[in-house]
Amino acid sequence: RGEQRGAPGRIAVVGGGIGGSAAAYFLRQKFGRGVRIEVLEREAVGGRLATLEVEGEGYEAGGSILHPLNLHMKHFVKELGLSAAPVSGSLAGIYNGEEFVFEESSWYIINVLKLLWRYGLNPLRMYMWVEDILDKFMRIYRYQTHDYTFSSNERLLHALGGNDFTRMLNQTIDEAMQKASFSHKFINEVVCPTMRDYYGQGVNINGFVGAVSLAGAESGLWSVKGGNKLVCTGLIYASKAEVISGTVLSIEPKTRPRSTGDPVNLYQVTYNTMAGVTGDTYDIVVIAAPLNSKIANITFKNFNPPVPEFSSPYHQIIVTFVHGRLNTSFFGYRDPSAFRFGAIFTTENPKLFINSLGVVSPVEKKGEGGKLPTQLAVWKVFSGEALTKEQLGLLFSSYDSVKVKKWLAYPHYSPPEKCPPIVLHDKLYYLNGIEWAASAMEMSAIAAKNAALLAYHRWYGNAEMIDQEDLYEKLKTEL
Ligand SMILES: Cc1cc2nc3c(=O)[nH]c(=O)nc-3n(C[C@H](O)[C@H](O)[C@H](O)COP(=O)(O)OP(=O)(O)OC[C@H]3O[C@@H](n4cnc5c(N)ncnc54)[C@H](O)[C@@H]3O)c2cc1C
Ligand SMILES: CC(C)=CCC/C(C)=C/CC/C(C)=C/CSC[C@H](N)C(=O)O
Repeated sequence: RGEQRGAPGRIAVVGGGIGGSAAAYFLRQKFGRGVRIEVLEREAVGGRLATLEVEGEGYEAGGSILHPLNLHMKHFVKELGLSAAPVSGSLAGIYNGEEFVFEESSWYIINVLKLLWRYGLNPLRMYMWVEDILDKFMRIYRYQTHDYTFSSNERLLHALGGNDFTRMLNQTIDEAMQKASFSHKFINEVVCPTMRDYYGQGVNINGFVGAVSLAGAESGLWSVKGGNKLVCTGLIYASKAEVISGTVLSIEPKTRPRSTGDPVNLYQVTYNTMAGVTGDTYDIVVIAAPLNSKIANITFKNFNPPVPEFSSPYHQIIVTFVHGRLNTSFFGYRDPSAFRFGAIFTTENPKLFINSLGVVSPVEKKGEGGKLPTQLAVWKVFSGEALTKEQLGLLFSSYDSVKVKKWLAYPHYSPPEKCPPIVLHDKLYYLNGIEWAASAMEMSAIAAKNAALLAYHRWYGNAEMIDQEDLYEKLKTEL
């Protein structure tokens, strides 16, 4: 047990996205009512969870879908009195730039036969492969329920899936699936389009984020009625944290004398507000924004040893909402009435200027069933670069409104991957390193709980709760 027993006075959370708002919520749970928690946010609470208005209705422009086993997000929705709505699926087609290599049917049995015919047992084996990974991944909830925490992302992943999980960070999903004897055809025509849709990158992304994408293609997906960002505002409200509108510029360690005479270690956080540059001191700081010069460009002053620089790039994604009619002949269908796909995925082809496109429903009408693709509908197009007028003209036979959102969306994955540290300094924690394993809402929530538990156990010197080996076996016998 350590020397510091009194509760901390003030905690700063930098960033009000799902990571920061969940951190505020879990920090409140752990440290209790006495601590003052401030969330410093430079833009809107929600961060990469945001809606965009098209034709008077809101649509998810950032993080949109959740897995049925994303248990933190499920718990938040229940706790905050929000509603989960199923993501309505449309018929999917996989387009290779010349033709559709796979066309989903509305008949389940036809799909099974088509998949078997083209890919043999690959789809079934993939399902089992992903379930095995998901099973191990689910161990995190048990560890966190028992208050255990990890001081690095690698240790966290190792505690879930041993060397198999850490190895997945060092190889591409292509290599991982080839080693598991999946066919090239299946990887190129089914796995790659999923990666392109979800992470805007092909099968060269790391095996772990690849497996997360494949889990994200399972059934039972859902989203939050009214918009996923409602979870962030709800969590901040529930945590009774104060939101300060400002851009954090720098963080610096300071030692101040206490009234008792002993020195106390604090962090000076300097931020820019509408009223000018100001700042405050905090006992604990949690950074819940990507430390990248193009995103949260924070200077760490006078740290010894210095806080390392994280220069790895984030991947640009452009989300374009188009209210219009699809030009089905672009996809080789001269007769629009024969075109039934409301979700189009693409294989790797340099000629293609889009990653995917699909018909979407407004956040208030989630779960009500989508429009037919040939009707006037709102299409959500994912691409690496902004679409030109000419490209929009190729994709749509007519359209009346276009809304664009540009994101530095998620890490540009390039294995072997090393996740940035969680502990940047004594009581300075960083959540977004986990994104280098996989970027998803639930991953940020897991990182937030892990950081809150870590901050708590390190503050009170509970070393036995941190980085425990063989937790899975230990907790099995604890039942
Ligand atoms: C287009 C898109 C689609 C996605 N789809 C899905 C999906 O379907 N399912 C899923 O699970 N995930 C999805 N994701 C990923 C998911 O949205 C992110 O992993 C998650 O939202 C990250 O949350 P975060 O709180 O960690 O970071 P952010 O949401 O980025 O939050 C960081 C916050 O910090 C603020 N900030 C940054 N710098 C500073 C500073 N210096 N001072 C003060 N504030 C600062 C930012 O304004 C931001 O609000 C998607 C992401 C994108 C972009
Ligand atoms: C963390 C675990 C175990 C599962 C998460 C699975 C999941 C829901 C992954 C989705 C990740 C993601 C970045 C999706 C982006 S785009 C999705 C789609 N094109 C859309 O916008 O609807």
